Amino acid sequence: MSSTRTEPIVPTASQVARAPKVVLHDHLDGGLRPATVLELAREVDHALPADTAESLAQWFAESADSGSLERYLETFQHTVAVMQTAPALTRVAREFVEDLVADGVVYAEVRYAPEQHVEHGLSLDEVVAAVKQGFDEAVNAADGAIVVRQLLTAMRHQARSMEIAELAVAWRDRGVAGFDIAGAEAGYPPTRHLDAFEYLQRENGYFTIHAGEAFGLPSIWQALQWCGADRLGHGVRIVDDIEVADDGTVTLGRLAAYVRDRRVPLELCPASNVQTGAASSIAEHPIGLLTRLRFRVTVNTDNRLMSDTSMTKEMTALVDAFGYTLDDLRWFTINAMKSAFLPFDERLTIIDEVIKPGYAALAAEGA
Ligand SMILES: O=c1[nH]cnc2c1ncn2[C@@H]1O[C@H](CO)[C@@H](O)[C@H]1O
Ligand SMILES: [Zn+2]
Repeated sequence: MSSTRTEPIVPTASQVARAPKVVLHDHLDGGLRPATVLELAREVDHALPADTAESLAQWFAESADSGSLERYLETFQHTVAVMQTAPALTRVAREFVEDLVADGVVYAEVRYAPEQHVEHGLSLDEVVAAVKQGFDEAVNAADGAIVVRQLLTAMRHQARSMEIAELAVAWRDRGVAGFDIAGAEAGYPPTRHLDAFEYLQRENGYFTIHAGEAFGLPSIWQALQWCGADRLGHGVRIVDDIEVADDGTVTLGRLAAYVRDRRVPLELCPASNVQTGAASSIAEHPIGLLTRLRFRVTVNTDNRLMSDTSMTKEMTALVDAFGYTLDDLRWFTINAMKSAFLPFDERLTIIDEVIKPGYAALAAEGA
């Protein structure tokens, strides 16, 4: 797509696995190893719906595959319950990054809601510090193979967004790159948290907003035009503002045109969208149309445990469904890196020194 090469290469599964990948939308409490959930649950006497790693993995994937965002989110009670102490948070964070490295991810922004991890008495600062500890351990062990940042999420049905935004600013030079709101979308518009977003803007902070996932255009419009979001978490429903006529003519509504013209990054999460009913299959996922129209598309996992996915699986599924080439995957990856909440020079370094050479090496292998 962005290349001058003449021979398009449809990558093999092994090439997708080895390709450098960037993930901007990946929830910490949605990516635990099933075996770790079991072990941590035993320590705190939390009852789980299954008692082997395999059956638990299956329970998460099946329960999340519900056609509804609300039911998808119910499964998080079992991961959040075992992430209430500093050692547990550190372990989960460390393993999370180890799994990203094994998946070929070179840059990750990992989000979670600190306010959900204070049930056993941790302070918000202690939560962020414990997660940082785990990330640092895994990043150091990986010896430069990955860069990781935290995004602090506020739950949209709660009322702690201002506090969490302040927490994100307080930690911005210590591994926290930005802010987010998540949770059930219907009934909880982003403008409910306008004070937090306006505060972040005054602080020159960055934020993304879960919008246009379970709910349509009004949510995207509010996230961008009232709240000033830098990126859209999902944003997939922007297709509701795009008309494709029978003869193939495409007409963008004013909001869709704005999103494309302003290069607003879309944090698309195909597997998750199929589970929550935002898309009926990967092949029918709007990522095909949005990519064709050159929106600023990025590919993400959302929740590796609940959605039984990884960056390698997401990209492999896209290659299978749309015939995407190595150049297309490189385009998604560079789009994501350009959209990261990292200083410009650091983004460029990863693009020029890691992503481009990584894809060039794969291309040199041939088809
Ligand atoms: O796709 C999603 N849409 C909205 N909220 C989500 C999604 N995935 C996870 N969470 C919510 O974000 C919290 C913090 O990580 C999770 O506990 C879950 O409730
Ligand atoms: Zn999400």
